[in-house]
Amino acid sequence: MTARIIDGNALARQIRAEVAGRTAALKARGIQPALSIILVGEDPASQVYTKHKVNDSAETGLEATLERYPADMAESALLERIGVLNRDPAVHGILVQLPLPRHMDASKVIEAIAPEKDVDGFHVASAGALMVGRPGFWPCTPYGCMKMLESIGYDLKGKHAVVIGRSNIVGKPMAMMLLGKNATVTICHSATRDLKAMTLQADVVVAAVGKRNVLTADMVKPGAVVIDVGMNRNDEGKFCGDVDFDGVKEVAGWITPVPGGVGPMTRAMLLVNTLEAAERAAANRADPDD
Ligand SMILES: Nc1nc(=O)c2c([nH]1)NC[C@@H]1CN(c3ccc(C(=O)N[C@@H](CCC(=O)O)C(=O)O)cc3)C=[N+]21
Repeated sequence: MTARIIDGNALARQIRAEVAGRTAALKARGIQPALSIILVGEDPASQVYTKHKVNDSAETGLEATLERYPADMAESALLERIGVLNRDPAVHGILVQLPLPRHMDASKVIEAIAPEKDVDGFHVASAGALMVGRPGFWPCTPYGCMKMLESIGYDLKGKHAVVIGRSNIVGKPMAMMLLGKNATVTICHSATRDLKAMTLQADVVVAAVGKRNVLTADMVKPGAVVIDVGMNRNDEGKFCGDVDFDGVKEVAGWITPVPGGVGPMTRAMLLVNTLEAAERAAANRADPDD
């Protein structure tokens, strides 16, 4: 038996269509949802990614503005610019593309973003809100993974979910979201003694390390759901994930591909968060008699 594929491109397309509908409804009330993307420096991958985000936004009727600054921009100037965007009521979401140049403190920059505009969900206030189950913004990558599980009708209650990787932007928030759906969650990382013993028990595995072949067929319980967050290049320069897809697909029940899996979902959830930011701003400003 080979695993069924969770098609991230198809699901992302569906989500973008929903975003387009809700955006049209906001526009009909005179509100144009708007996202400001800040790119500092010339990193080629970042230039491609930010261009994608602008195009995705345009497709769904969101207004995305890309602001580009030189790599030697002073951190104080960036903080000042974020302050201006924070105070601008026409801007609903602010995204500072990472990585930032080395002379900048990324945490300090991200924490300068108003939490109600933190559509990346990277602010400590957003992390705290997720942890205690309060409204906020969920980081787009783990949020997209949850949507993929939802799309196959998967009930996480009582299931064992193993997350490989403990980053602040994927592993840790992923574990919190799975816990929120009543899964039993194990977080594995570089100091985990017997990774295979952990993953063999898992009903759901999320691989988010950033290294090829972290998960191979011998490590997967038959029928498990495998979500691949990795973004790597193989020896031929081809885009690949953390999971040995060809091997694991023969054991797993469901699997996400790379490319065409979590990546497009990450971008789709950014649109959802931006729209949500605009809807919340509209609700807060609405006349009580409205
Ligand atoms: N503030 C900030 N927020 C981010 O969300 C952020 C960031 N900085 N810095 C860089 C990473 C990377 N990232 C990707 C998202 C989607 C794809 C994606 O859609 N990948 C396609 C392939 C795209 C291609 O072919 O190049 C796929 O997996 O099918 C890739 C990369 C967001 N990031």
